[in-house]
Amino acid sequence: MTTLAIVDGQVLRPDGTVEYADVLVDQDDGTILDIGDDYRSAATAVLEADGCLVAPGFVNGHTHVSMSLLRGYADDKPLQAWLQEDIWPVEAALTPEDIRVGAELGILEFIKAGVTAFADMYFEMPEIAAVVEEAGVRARLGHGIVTVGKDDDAAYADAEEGLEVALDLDGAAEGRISTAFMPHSLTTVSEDVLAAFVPKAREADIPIHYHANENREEVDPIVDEHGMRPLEYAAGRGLLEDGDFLAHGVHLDEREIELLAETDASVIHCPASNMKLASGMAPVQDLLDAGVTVGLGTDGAASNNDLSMLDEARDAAMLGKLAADDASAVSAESVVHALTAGSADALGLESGRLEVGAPADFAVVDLDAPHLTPVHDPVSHLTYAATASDVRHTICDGQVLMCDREVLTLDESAICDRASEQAAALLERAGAE
Ligand SMILES: CSC[C@H]1O[C@@H](n2cnc3c(O)ncnc32)[C@H](O)[C@@H]1O
Ligand SMILES: [Zn+2]
Repeated sequence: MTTLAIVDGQVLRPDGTVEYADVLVDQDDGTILDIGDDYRSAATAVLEADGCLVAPGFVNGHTHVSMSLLRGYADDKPLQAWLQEDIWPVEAALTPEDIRVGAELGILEFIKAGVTAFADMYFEMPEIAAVVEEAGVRARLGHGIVTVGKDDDAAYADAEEGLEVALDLDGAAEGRISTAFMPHSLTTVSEDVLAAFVPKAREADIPIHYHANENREEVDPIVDEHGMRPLEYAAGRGLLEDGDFLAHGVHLDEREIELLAETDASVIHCPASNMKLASGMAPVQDLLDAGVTVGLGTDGAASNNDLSMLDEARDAAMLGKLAADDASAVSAESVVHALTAGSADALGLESGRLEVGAPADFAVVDLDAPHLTPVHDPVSHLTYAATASDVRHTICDGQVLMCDREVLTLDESAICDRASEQAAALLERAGAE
């Protein structure tokens, strides 16, 4: 057996407590063998974690990783104008190569920031899957289906692609890739297409992921057209079941929160995107009080504008307090849970918890820095003070993806050079200024 010991760090346990311990990893099956005293001499390889917090790898519950090529391209607009005037025209010119290079850039940023797993909705999913495989991370992937503006043939073909991609890619990358059926949103995919394809996804036991209740302009048309709230509409179309997860959930009424709790569907909270697009403030504490599983996501880098889950953690705590008008709301502990086990549970992944038998996915955060001194409470630091560059090592499935801030599975400088060129060529091809 090949083993890895992560030694001399403080380990963050699932109950939020922290203890000095070594972690012993079985690199052959990618699980945690033990958490205990002094495994330095017993292991095949050693990773130093003195002065560090050994946390579960962060899980980005909702993103569009290849949108990293559009970072900073279009800012300071609300969702619908941003999508229709800026993003969708450029996305129409995307090539598979653009999507691959964007995924390389985004996943590089993930690894540098301690993210070991993510959920992605986009186009050309086999390109993204290939980068997941090469980079060594985990992902739940789905082709993003949009039917608005398409004739019936094109709409059904898009949904068919969504189903095929989910069936084909499930289990890829030695099991690190799982999939979902991903209609873009309740307003951009027709009722007919949902009626035809949701039962097929259920038959194949594939979970469903979509944007929902993101801003008022997205909620009002459903209320006007169907006379019900969006999540009542979703539940009526079979889109709200255990294992399903929706992005945003900003504008939810009491009945919708109850529906989420009753069905065990989860919400991925994306606070930075919600603030930047002025979409609103999600009722995160109300969701937690109702027992809804809440994870965190960055959304794409074009509405964020980075992919740091530690930034997301801080934003979630800050915005959660404002939304609840209560400084005790959305505590550091609940945010760290959402960042790790909450997102993992929402995505149906077993990671997110440091315990024996769990997947060996870690973010090792260096606490030896002025902005993290003194360390009264590592959970507080993870939520409020640590940043992506404090991540020292990233491990996924027992494999070291980044050691001492050097990414081992991807070529950082080559990817950054290629991404800059690819983004410039994309904008030129799209006729964008
Ligand atoms: C059909 S693939 C995914 C699709 O979603 C777009 N997108 C990016 N961010 C958001 C957001 O916050 N709400 C809704 N849609 C978003 C992305 O540009 C792709 O077109
Ligand atoms: Zn999104």
